[in-house]
Amino acid sequence: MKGVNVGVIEITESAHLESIEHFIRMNDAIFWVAMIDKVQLQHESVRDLLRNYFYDFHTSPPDFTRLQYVLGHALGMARLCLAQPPAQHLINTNEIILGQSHNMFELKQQLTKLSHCQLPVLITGESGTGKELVAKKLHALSECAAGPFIAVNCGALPSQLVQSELFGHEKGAFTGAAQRKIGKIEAADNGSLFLDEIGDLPLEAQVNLLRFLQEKTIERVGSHQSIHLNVRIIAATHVDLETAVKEGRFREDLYFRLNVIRLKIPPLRERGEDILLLARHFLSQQQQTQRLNFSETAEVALLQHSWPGNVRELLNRVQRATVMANGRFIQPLDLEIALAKPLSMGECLKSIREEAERGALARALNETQGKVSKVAKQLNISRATLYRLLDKHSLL
Ligand SMILES: Nc1ncnc2c1ncn2[C@@H]1O[C@H](COP(=O)(O)OP(=O)(O)OP(=O)(O)O)[C@@H](O)[C@H]1O
Repeated sequence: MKGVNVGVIEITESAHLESIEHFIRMNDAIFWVAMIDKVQLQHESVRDLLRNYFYDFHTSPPDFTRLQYVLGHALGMARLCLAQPPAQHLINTNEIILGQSHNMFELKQQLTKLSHCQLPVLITGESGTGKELVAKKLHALSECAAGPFIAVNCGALPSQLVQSELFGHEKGAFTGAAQRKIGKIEAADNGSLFLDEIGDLPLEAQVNLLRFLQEKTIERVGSHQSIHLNVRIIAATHVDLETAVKEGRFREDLYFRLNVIRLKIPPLRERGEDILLLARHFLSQQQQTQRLNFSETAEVALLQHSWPGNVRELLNRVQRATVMANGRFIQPLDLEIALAKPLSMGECLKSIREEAERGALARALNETQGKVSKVAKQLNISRATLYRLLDKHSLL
């Protein structure tokens, strides 16, 4: 099998342990077996290195029959690990939206309903919650999936160039316009235009965007020729557009045009155990073999953290932890998250899960005025499971 590797490293008395550790980290797709003198095993640092980085060890002088067995087993394990389905990032994770929480389940159901739909969509949600990911998914599900997906961050457009960036310009339209330029809207013809941070679009450009939404035509800056375009608009905002409308910073007519279908992306802290699902996914993306895992304490810390930066923050912390971790298990410190309160290990993750389960049940009961069939539907569980859970948490 291509890529399956097993190797032997001899750890001599004069070996520089940090260099070995570094070397193995650089070659973590290989299953390493150590060849070592028995005396060396007295050193805690050597034992630590073996525990954390080696599949097995063999004491010298070599017994070749035994060594052959050990290497055979290592090869078997390496094959087993590499026979796993390819890591998600090798497939193309761009449009994979992970999440099994009730909130995400609802969002995915809405997305399915929007397949083949060309209507404008307004995506709301805090920064880093996955708005662009959802926009890409909408594009992939739409009739214009074969066309381009063009993303524009309205907040990052230089104010003098907004019109030209969106609508394009003709040669000589203004000082510095040495060439004709196609704008983002035209570039998205027969595809989707994702207008991120739409609340930051200057009022003048809002007027022109509204005209485009009404008439489906644009005029490049410096030209009076109308160009007919077929572009699906997906806008996103992390600010409250209703307030912006009330304060006169956003045109009401444009707001209604964009807000035909609205999708709300829940913040990570409201997604329960999706946090662990995403964290494990990001961790597996970072390594060729499953060398690292989260310790129990790290998982508790992940669940307790309030995630102001949402999924992007989670991704960054996991990326950092894969570099900082010592040994096989990522600790809260590697994620730069402090445990809110020390918990008794073994029980802690379980109790956090129980607490989350009880909270979800209580919330759903409250929202549905105790209607069992509605609660079961909302939580996507059968009535039998619901009764069992209500009994378990003494909520009957
Ligand atoms: N449900 C999810 N499953 C897998 N990856 C996700 C999910 N949600 C977000 N991500 C990842 O988190 C990162 C941030 O997502 P994205 O850029 O879509 O957020 P955003 O809300 O558009 O951010 P901003 O508000 O800063 O524009 C991306 O790398 C994205 O792939």
